[in-house]
Order: sequence, then C-alpha cells, then structure tokens
Amino acid sequence: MENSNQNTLQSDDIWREYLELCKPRVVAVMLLTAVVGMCLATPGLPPLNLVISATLGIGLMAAGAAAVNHVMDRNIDAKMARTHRRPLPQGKIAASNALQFAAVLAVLGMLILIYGTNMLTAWLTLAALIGYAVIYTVVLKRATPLNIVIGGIAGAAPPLLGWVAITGQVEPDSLLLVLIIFAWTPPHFWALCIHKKDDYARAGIPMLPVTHGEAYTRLQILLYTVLMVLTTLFPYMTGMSGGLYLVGVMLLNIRFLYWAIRVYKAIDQAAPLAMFWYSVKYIMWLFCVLLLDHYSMGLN
Ligand code: HEM
Ligand SMILES: CC(C)=CCC/C(C)=C/CC/C(C)=C/COP(=O)(O)OP(=O)(O)O
Repeated sequence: MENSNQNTLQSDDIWREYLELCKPRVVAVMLLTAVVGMCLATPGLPPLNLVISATLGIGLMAAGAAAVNHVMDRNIDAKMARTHRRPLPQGKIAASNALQFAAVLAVLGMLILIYGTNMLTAWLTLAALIGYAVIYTVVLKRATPLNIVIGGIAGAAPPLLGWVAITGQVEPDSLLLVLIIFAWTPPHFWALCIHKKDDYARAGIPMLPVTHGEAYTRLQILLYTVLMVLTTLFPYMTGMSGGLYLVGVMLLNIRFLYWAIRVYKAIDQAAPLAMFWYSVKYIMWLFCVLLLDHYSMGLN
C-alpha cells in the first residue's frame, strides 16, 4: 500500500517535470495573445471549433519549442543560478526523452493545426517553433547581444497565428499586434537580464548587459520602451481599436515608462526586477484591453 502511494507520488513528480519543460506560464500568456488575435480577426465571435483547434495546436507547438529549448540549453542552464534546478540539469529527465516528448507535442500540434485550421497557420506556427527552438536558442542566443531582439519575432507570432487560423490569410492589422510584442520583448527581457547579468556572464552567453554594460542596457530599455509605446498607438490610428483601448493602453504605458525611467536612472537596485514583473502584467492587460475594446465597439 505504502509502496503504491510512493509510486503515485513519483509519477506525479515526473509529470510535473515534463510540464516544466513546456514553460507553461509563458505559453499560457502567448495563448492569451493568440486567442485575442482570433477574436480581433472577425467582427463577431470566431467559430468555437477553430478557436479550440488553434489554441490546442499553437499551445502544443509552443510547448514543444520550449522543451527543445530545455534540451539545447541544458549545459548553459546547469551553470546559471536561475535555471540550474530545471529537469535536465538535475538529471530528472534524460535529454533523449525530452526530445521525444518535444517531437510528440510538435507533431500533434502540427496535425491539429493542419486538420483543424488551415495550412498557412500550420506552416507559420512551424516557422515560429523553428525560430525559437533553433534560430534563437541554438544560434542567436550564443552569438549576438541582438539575440532576443531578432528571436523576439518567434515569441511575438501567436496573435498572427491566431488571426490566420480564423481568416486563412495574413492581414495588416494582425501584424500590428505582432509589432507590439516584438517591441515589448527587449524591455521585458533586458530588465530581468540586468538582474541576472552575472548568471549570463558565468554561462558565457553574450546578453546585452554582459557585452555592452549595464548603463547601455538601461538606455536601450528606455529607447525600446518609447518605441513600444509608439507601436501601441497603431491599432487606434488604423481604426482597428477604439477609445477604450487608447485610454487603457495609455494608462498601462504610463506605468511602463515610469519603470523604464527608474531603471534608466539606476537609482534603486530593485527596479529592473520590478520592471520585468510589471512587463508580464502589462502584456496580459494590454491584450485584455484590446479584447474588451473590440467587443465594446461591436455593441455601439
Ligand atoms: C525571445 C523572446 C523572450 C525572451 C528572451 C523572454 C525571456 C524570459 C525569461 C528569461 C523569463 C524568466 C523565466 C523563468 O525565470 O523561468 C521570462 C518570463 C516570462 N515571460 Fe518572457 N521572454 C520572451 C518572450 C515572451 C513572450 C512573447 C511572452 C508572452 C507573450 C512572455 C511571457 C513571459 C511570462 C508570462 C513570464 C513569467 C513566467 C513565470 O511566471 O515564471 N515572454 N521571459
Ligand atoms: C510556436 C511558438 C509560438 C513558439 C514560441 C515558443 C516559446 C515558448 C517562446 C518563449 C520565449 C521565451 C521564454 C524565451 C526565453 O528563452 P531563454 O532560453 O532565453 O530563457 P531561459 O533561460 O529561461 O530558458
């Protein structure tokens, strides 16, 4: 009896480790942006069967990409305080098992997208998977401090993927959503990176604060924040979103700018980490406001 309890506990634990390979919290926020993309693609509600297939397919492929990242980065992760407790560095999951797991997730996700949505969505999602798991993780991350700027395209793709799942084509408005996440990614990541600079230096990863110093990174965070604020105005300027969005996003932007200035001035040591966590809340709220605005415009 005691033995069977122990076995159950162990199998619960192993599933928790496999779940960790999927970066579930990051993927959950990406899926929020994808679902908002699906809703904004059409004036009414998108067909439920498409929403379910697209969410499942994009989610499985993003989780597969995250699992490949754990495999490719296992030696780097072992050297960093933030990541050394992950399943691969700890030896809790073998690299070959993690790769097989990633392959199952990706193939399943691809099949769901092919049969449940359309070929364009499936190919674009595959491109995002390769963009993150191979181009960013294997090449850019180790090669250049612009790694996360270029790699950010893959992470920014989900609203486009959601949109294309509904309409079958890439439309200009969908790219505005991609642009916002693309401009948001550098402040999101570099704020954390300042805080974890020594980790990256120890692992030999050329992140911006390591290669160009903290002061330069703080300036870049501020400049990208200004760029991001400008990109958030586009949905209003093109008429995709209305006044509710504009007011909501400006309130969110004021707080983002407040943190960017605090980080830039380097007055308090805690600002970069606080800015990182605010950036996560910001992107979630921004997509919620886009959604609220979309359906409130429909009611007018
Ligand atoms: C190349 C682009 C990106 C990079 C380099 C990046 C980097 C990171 C890093 C290093 C963390 C800390 C993870 C940890 O400690 O476990 C993190 C957390 C997070 N990121 Fe990003 N990120 C990127 C794009 C995105 C995107 C596109 C989203 C969502 C739309 C996102 C949402 C999140 C969330 C929700 C967390 C918090 C996870 C938690 O609660 O542990 N990130 N990011
Ligand atoms: C199909 C699709 C939409 C793919 C996108 C996949 C995806 C999960 C992107 C996540 C972005 C992210 C957390 C990057 C950090 O990686 P890192 O290796 O720099 O951070 P780490 O050190 O925490 O692993």
